[in-house]
Amino acid sequence: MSALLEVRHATRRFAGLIALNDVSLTLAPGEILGLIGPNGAGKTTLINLISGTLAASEGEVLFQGEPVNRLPAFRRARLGIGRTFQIMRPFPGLSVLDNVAVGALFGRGASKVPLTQAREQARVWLEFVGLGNTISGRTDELSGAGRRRLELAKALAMQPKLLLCDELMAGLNLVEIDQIIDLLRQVRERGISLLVIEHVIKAIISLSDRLLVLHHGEKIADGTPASVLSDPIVVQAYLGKKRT
Ligand SMILES: Nc1ncnc2c1ncn2[C@@H]1O[C@H](COP(=O)(O)OP(=O)(O)OP(=O)(O)O)[C@@H](O)[C@H]1O
Repeated sequence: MSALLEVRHATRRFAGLIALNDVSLTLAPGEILGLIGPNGAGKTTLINLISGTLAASEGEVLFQGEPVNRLPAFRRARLGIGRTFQIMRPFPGLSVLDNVAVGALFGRGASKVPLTQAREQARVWLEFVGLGNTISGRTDELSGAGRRRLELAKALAMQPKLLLCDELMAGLNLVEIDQIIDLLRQVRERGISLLVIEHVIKAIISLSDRLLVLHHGEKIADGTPASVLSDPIVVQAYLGKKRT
């Protein structure tokens, strides 16, 4: 089966710093790929290159076999590349419902979605993530875990084929982490492929079909969780210091 996403030899420089160096990957339809590595390894930069938030200095991103390098982020979102952000910025003046409706207005095939329909879709996704009873509330009334779920609902309302998740579980307790894992599994069951950045190693192992490890901007491993976690290079670069 051909890849849903392919990154070919992606490099990103910031002035003198090489944040990402010649990284390639593929992601198959329906797959969950975990992206791990120490702080500053280049994980968010890689997601930014895929979503179009940042341009690659070199290399190519293909989605459904088509190059998307030249497309701005909103065009990539309309093709079906959705994402969550590590630093969440809900729209403070809007209700929880309308924060998610914004996702529906700007997502895949979204140019003609009327507001009433966007709100209806938002309601469905808020129910899905377990925030159905908060829809008329304000986002600053949500708990930390609630804000993560809101971030997930906003991204899902864009009807992505590929969802890029940037540390959705950061700062959550073990019960909340298990709930997010369960939600992400349900997302995959709905036919959405996932690329997930996560520092919580136990969570990413149990969720991912495959793991890709970045270190100093370079890919140092890519394979099944078992093979990657027993790789001496990965143990030395990351797990030896970081395992939780
Ligand atoms: N806009 C930017 N300008 C300059 N340097 C940047 C920029 N964005 C990222 N960097 C640098 O690129 C490197 C990779 O950062 P990135 O955020 O991709 O790492 P990360 O693996 O996501 O880290 P973390 O786990 O801490 O979120 C870091 O050294 C970072 O300081």
